[in-house]
Amino acid sequence: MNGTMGGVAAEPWTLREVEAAARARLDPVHYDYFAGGAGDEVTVRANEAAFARLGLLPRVLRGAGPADPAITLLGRPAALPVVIAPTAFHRLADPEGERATARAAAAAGTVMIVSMASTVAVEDVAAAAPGARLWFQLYLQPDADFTVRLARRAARAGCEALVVTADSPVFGRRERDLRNGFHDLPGHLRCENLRDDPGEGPGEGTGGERDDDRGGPVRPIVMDPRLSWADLDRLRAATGLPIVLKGVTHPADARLALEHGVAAIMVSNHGGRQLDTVPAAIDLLPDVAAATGGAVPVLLDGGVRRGTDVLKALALGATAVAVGRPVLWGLAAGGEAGVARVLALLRAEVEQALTLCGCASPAGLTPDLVRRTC
Ligand SMILES: Cc1cc2nc3c(=O)[nH]c(=O)nc-3n(C[C@H](O)[C@H](O)[C@H](O)COP(=O)(O)O)c2cc1C
Ligand SMILES: O=C(O)C(=O)c1ccccc1
Repeated sequence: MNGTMGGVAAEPWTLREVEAAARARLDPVHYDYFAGGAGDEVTVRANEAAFARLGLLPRVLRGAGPADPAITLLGRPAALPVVIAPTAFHRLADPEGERATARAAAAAGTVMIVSMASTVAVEDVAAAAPGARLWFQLYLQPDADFTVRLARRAARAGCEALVVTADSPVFGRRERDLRNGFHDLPGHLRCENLRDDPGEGPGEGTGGERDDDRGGPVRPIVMDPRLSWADLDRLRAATGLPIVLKGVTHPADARLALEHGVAAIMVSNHGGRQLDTVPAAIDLLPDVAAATGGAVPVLLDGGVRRGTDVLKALALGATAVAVGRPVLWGLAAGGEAGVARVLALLRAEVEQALTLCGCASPAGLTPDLVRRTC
């Protein structure tokens, strides 16, 4: 992303500017799919607005020295406390799709959570970005054997953890998509992880457009309201990978998650795309953090757009945050370089805010540094 993006603006200096550049380049139907949420989008707006209602109280003269935002996540280092949330369909934003996202994540030293609904097969994402830390997100499928096969496929591809999304017993009602008639991927794109019998090796096309077809029929992603903790237990027993439970909002579910052996919890309302009027993720975090009592790392996503948002979440008990839409905006605005720009802006903002708060590292962030302002 050098100089101009889509001839619209010079190098963006905020995530908001990256979104504007992305919007100028995207098909409006795809922009709406990425930006939109369920119902009246109360939760979409609340996620960002709630961060704005919280203030940071800097401590002074602590002699903390320069800040390093690095953290440890599931036993391994990450260069910053911001990971990439799983989002579907990256090839709607850029022809390289999830490959580009993974390369930017690897270069920034952070984790990418690859969506089950990625438009590049998880093996090809891993191959495109050697050294990337990848976790794999999935929805438990009613065909439990398929779920296990998919989890093993992700493990073989090098994914370190399974992120099980629990907030989707049914697909959210996204009225922008209904109005736009957006139901399916365009003909040249597929959910490449949903093939029952993927061919061996990366599927490189011969024509101008890269063809990711690995062969085999593509299954639909099924969201099933009959799934329960017992299904999570079965997946955990069948795979050696740590399980991150995504979509926890109620503290009682955080306690149950611990009883069911999860390795981490993600506080998330799915970016406001599932149940509308769920409170803002940052407002749900303190009770979930209290319920887990530090037994496992707690991650948070929803509305993180500034380094100061990251600090607020960490101060209130998160080990790391995840960003969803900002990564899609970076991808649409400038491919790999656009995602790199988003991560670099967040990194610089986190470093600056840590230093201004008198903290040398995320470990110095405590709840007393956050004050509700209205
Ligand atoms: C376009 C789009 C697609 C998404 N796809 C998935 C997905 O496949 N799996 C999943 O668990 N969450 C998915 N999410 C939710 C994100 O992981 C995340 O919870 C949310 O985007 C965080 O909010 P933010 O966009 O405000 O950062 C998606 C979100 C968006 C915007
Ligand atoms: O759009 C989403 O939020 C999402 O989670 C999803 C799930 C399955 C397929 C595509 C997207």
